Order: sequence, then C-alpha cells, then structure tokens
Amino acid sequence: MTTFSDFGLSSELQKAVSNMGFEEPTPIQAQAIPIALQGRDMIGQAQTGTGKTTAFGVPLLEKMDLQEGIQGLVLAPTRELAVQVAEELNRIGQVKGIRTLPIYGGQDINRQIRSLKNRPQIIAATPGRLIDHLDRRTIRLNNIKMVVLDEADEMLNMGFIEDIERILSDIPEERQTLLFSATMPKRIQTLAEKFMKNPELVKVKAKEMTVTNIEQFYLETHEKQKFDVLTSLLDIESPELAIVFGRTKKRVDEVVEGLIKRGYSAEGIHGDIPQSKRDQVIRRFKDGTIEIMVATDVAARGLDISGVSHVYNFDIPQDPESYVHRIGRTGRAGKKGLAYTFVSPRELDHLKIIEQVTKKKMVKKPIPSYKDVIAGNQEATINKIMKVIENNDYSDYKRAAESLLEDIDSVTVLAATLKLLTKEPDVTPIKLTAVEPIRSRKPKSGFRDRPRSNDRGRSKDFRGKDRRDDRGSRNRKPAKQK
Ligand SMILES: Nc1ncnc2c1ncn2[C@@H]1O[C@H](COP(=O)(O)OP(=O)(O)OP(=O)(O)O)[C@@H](O)[C@H]1O
Ligand SMILES: [Mg+2]
Repeated sequence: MTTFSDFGLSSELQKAVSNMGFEEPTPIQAQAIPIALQGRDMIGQAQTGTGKTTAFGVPLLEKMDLQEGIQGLVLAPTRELAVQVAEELNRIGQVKGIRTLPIYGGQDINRQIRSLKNRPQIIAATPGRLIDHLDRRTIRLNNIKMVVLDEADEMLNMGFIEDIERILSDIPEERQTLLFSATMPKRIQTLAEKFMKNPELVKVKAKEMTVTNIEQFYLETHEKQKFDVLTSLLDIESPELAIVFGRTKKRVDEVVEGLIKRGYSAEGIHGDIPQSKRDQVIRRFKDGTIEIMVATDVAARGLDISGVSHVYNFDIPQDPESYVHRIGRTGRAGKKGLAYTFVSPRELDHLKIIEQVTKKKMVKKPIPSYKDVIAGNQEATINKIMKVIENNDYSDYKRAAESLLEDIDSVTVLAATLKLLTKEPDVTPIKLTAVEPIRSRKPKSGFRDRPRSNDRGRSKDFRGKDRRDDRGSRNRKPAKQK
C-alpha cells in the first residue's frame, strides 16, 4: 500500500497532507503524484470525488518557490470551480506559505488586480478572465513552470480551445502540463496531446465510469408529472442536501419557483445569475441554509460539497459525460449517494446510450404514490423526534407531557402529535414550460469519439453562455457547435 511518505515529499508538503487529515493517498493520487513529481506531462483520469485536486495539487505546490512570482496555473471551466480549487490549494499550500489566487469572471477586475499585488505563486482561473488579464498585462505567464487543466475535456469540448491555445502560447515551452478529468473521450485526448510533451496516461482502472457508492435509479415519467414526482421524492427521502439539474436556465428558474411555492428551501444557479448571487447560493447551500440547489450543467463539474446526499436529473443530461459528472456531485470521498434520473418515454433510448457508455445500469423505480409520500413525511417527523430525544432537548416539555398523559392514553397523544408535526403533501399546482425530449442517436462505432450530440444546438444558449460568460465584453469567435 502506498502512503504519502512514499512520495519523498518535502517536510512542508508532508505536514500539509497530514494537516488535511488524509491518511492514505487515493488510487489516482498514488499513481499520479510520483509521475508528476518526475516532471512528466500527464493525463490523469479517475472517477468523480476521488481526490484529483490533491493529485495535481501536491506536485504543483511542491514545485512552487516562495520568491519567484506566478509559477503555477490551474485552469477550470467554471468560476465556482476556480474558487474551490484555489481554496483547496491554499489549504494545502499554507504550511509552505504558497498562495493561490482565484481569477474568474463576474468579479470586479480591479479587486483582482489589487489581490495580485500580494504576489500569489499560483493562479486558479477561468480562461476568459485570465485572457482579460493577459490583455491588460496585469498577469504575466512567462514564469509558469506547471499548468493544470482541471476538467480538461470540458474546456476543450466547450469551445475554450482557442482560449487555451492563446493562454498556453504565453507560457514557456519547458513547462509541465497536466490534464485531469473523470472523463476523457478519445478525441479530446488526441486533441490535448497536441500541446503536451509525450504525456503519460494515468487512468485508474474501474469497471464502471461512475463510483460504486452512488446508487443510480431512473423513473419513467411524462413531462407533466415530473414536478410532482420530484417533490414526492424529496418528501420521501428528506435529502440532507440535494442538487436538481435542469436543462435550461428558464427551467432552473421555474423549478426553483415551484419548489418555493411548495415550501422547500431552494435556490438556483446558472449563467444568467449575477456572480455575487451565484457565490451566495453556493455559500448558503454549503452551510445548509438552503437544502436544494437547482442548477444547469454549470454546477455539474468538480464541485465538492460535502453533505450532497441526492442528485436529481430533472431533465436527462445531453450526453453520458455530463451524466457522470452530474451524479458525481454526490458519493464523494467514499460517502454514499443517490442519483435519480427522470426519463420521458421518448427518452428511453437516450438512457440506454448513457448506460452503455458508463457501463452501469440504472435501476428502475416506480413513480411514488400518495401513500408513499405520507409514509415518507411521517418517517421524517419521527426522525426529527428521535433527534430531539438523542439531544436530550425536551425537559421543558416533560411536565406538560405528564399532565396530558393523566387524561389521554399515550398512543392517542403521540398520534395526534405526529399528525400535527407531519407535513401534508403540498399539492399547490405548479406548471412548468414543457421541454422537448432529448432524441437519441444510436451510437455508431465508437460513440464517444464522435463530436458532441446534435441535441446541443437547441441548448446552445444555456451551455454556451454558462461556460463562456466570463469572457468579459470582448467579442470573440463563438464556440464551434453543431
Ligand atoms: N487521500 C484522501 N483521503 C481522504 N479524502 C480525500 C483524499 N484526497 C482527497 N480527499 C477528499 O475527497 C473529496 C473529493 O476530492 P476532489 O474534489 O479532488 O475529487 P475529484 O476527483 O476532483 O472529483 P471531480 O471529478 O468531481 O472533480 C474532497 O473533499 C477531498 O478533500
Ligand atoms: Mg475535481
């Protein structure tokens, strides 16, 4: 078994890792860290939630020098991910005194320019905003020793390729380049190898593309039923934290509105929501102020929020890779998670394609009945009561309880209490704008190698803008999309 001390790390990094509370390296860390430490270019592929950030973070931080200015660059497809990666690198880098600054669109650029005066050694950036800084000469990349593309396939796929090439052209050729993702379609790998030097492919072998600790279900449901099915499931399962993925921004807004009408604490996140609000939603979701985050695919990649027990694909994702990443927001670091995908009858073929690519069958679940919901709500009440008992938090009510029990039998009193505390299923009518089902295209040979599906055309708006809205105001060529 590999341990962190087998890597021959500096004492600072060794200490940093033990401060993180990591007892042993995950498989991708065990395989990737030694290769990256040797200075080799590398493509790292391992399932979601298995510690890829630390797999590149440790060698990256090991190579940083306190004195030399910006020497490390991590690129990420979304703003939230850039922030998260910077936070993790700062946690690990603290012992050595290495600072990482997140650079992302939607945040005041002058504030970023001021923060750059603190001389960070690493930048974790979204491509668009980084290019703004390069154009303004507020960031220079001529000292960069190592570049990491986190969620590389996504960035190359979604039309960031020109941006990436532009950024890489500013970085000395002797640099080391690392690519990480849970998915790496072959054609993207081929594309990536163009700007790498003889890269080593480090792939954690697994039978399935998804981790086994996520239980995967699907429900066959007509478009019109979906919302009721969602709230029934929420009632039955009382998730600690849940992410609901919708296909478009409008869809996300409508689902949030519906959930709030039915009394759930939910907020949405997508590319048209101002960044300060997006940051707030993530904060409130992390601290449990809201229990449900409704999102487009902008939240599908990389986000590591502990406590996400459930993922609901309110709309089936466009492609298998998106499915893998979306459900990977739960079941992280060995924890258990549940994933539900809603499929309309005409989308069943599309579901099959996803299953073929992920090599994992989803289990069919029946549509929950009214009775199931009542039972679920009762169980939720009982759990709450048990928690109060566990916390020994009821002494003020003891006398009242004793006096009630003098006149009425205990079962009657308790049943009435349960009734009072149990949420009745809320049937406030909610009407969503219908979305067209996703049409499948039978996979020809090598499905994963073909360009992304034609379905994307219609949703160009939400995917494109979500990913590229951090480019600032300059007019750049739109992404190539079929
Ligand atoms: N060696 C380790 N031991 C225990 N926990 C770890 C270890 N390494 C990382 N983790 C934790 O595992 C969680 C997932 O890590 P991380 O976000 O890096 O996953 P990932 O592989 O990048 O996933 P994704 O593909 O979704 O981006 C984090 O909370 C991280 O702190
Ligand atoms: Mg990651």
